Amino acid sequence: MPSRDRVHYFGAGPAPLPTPVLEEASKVLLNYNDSGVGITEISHRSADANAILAATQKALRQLLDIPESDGPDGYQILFLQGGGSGEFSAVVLNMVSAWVGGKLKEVGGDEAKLAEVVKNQLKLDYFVTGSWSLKASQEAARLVGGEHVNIVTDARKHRDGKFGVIPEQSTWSATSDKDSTALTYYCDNETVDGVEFQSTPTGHNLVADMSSNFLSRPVEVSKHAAIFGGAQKNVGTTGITIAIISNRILPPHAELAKPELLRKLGLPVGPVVLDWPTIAKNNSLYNTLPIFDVWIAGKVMERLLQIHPTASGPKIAGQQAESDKKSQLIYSTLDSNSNVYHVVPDKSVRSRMNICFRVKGGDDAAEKAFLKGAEERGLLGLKGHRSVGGIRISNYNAVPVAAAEKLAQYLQDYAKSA
Ligand SMILES: O=C(O)C(=O)[C@H](O)COP(=O)(O)O
Ligand SMILES: N[C@@H](CCC(=O)O)C(=O)O
Repeated sequence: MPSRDRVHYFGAGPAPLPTPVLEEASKVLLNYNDSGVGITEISHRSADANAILAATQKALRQLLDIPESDGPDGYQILFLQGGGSGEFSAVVLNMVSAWVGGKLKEVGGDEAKLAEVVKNQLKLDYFVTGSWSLKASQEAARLVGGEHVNIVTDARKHRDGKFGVIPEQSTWSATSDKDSTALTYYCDNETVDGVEFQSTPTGHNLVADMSSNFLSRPVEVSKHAAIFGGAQKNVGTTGITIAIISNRILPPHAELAKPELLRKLGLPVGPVVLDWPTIAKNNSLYNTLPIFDVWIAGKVMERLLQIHPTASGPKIAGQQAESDKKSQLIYSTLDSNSNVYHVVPDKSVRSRMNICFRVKGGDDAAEKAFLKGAEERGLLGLKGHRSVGGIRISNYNAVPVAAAEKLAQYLQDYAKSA
């Protein structure tokens, strides 16, 4: 059995974590802070757990420059459960509830008028640029009805029925009335299809799924109503989802619709554990929080702050430079062997995190041989997502530059021998 330092793992999520963090984790699992009690055994309401929570929030604020204030321009950092998919639902439940609460005020509390407004105006805008945003849009339609979901763009329609491009802005069809738009949703990086937004799209009440490129580059936080990401790629262990929520959609700055009103309007009332105002009010401790997962995320973030001591601007910029360097090396190796490799997404939207390509036009035997040869060199986790096949190199933060170099060398050697 190979030891950890003999292999390089490129899995898409769960994904590699920095070895020093895991080494420290193995110690705190047995004995946290010299207390004689392991970290998974302590109460999530203890002073130790609260300190872990606060340190992780602080590190994240520093990395992404997240505005901290109780005013409307501030953002809350929440730790949730239910994964990225849980937030597909939470986004709809919370944003619709905030929108309806706002409209109730506008109609002076007249519920009959409000019912008309909901029926005729409520729209949820979705960019469908890959399989995750597709799933999110389907969840929205399941919860509020397809008549309220507007697809701003469906990238498949611009590329022979397959994902791999982000269509030109001139082709987007956002809801024309921004007052009708309860949310505009996009997935910043599509893991399965290897597509990444190159800049923040425009849209009213912007919500982003950053599960798979969280903490890999600076983010224009203040353009968003909400940002979320499952931890299990760049940030930590599976079990928590991090959400950055604007105070503008939380009490006291927003009055969310009450469950009784939503029921009358035929709109869904979500489970309390997905209710952002409840989680925010309780500083993520409404119910038992897996504090070990928060600890891991905190350590990963503190390490990023240490290894990339950026002098000015967002502290995550150093990590962006490293991600760029690794992904450029791999893409340039693929491009210079285009007789063997074919990168799946369009050049204009290539993901720095998930590099999806085919070997010899998707020839099954060639792709199997490629994977076998990689495994023999200790290069693991390279199989594409089961829904699309092919090869996928996931280039998350904990993949060292040396691993990317070793992989690039293998790409070269395989191409020569193929
Ligand atoms: O974006 C991805 O890639 C993901 O794997 C999803 O965020 C995973 O969603 P969950 O499995 O965490 O619900
Ligand atoms: N995020 C992983 C796994 C997701 C899944 O298969 O459910 C991927 O894109 O490969």
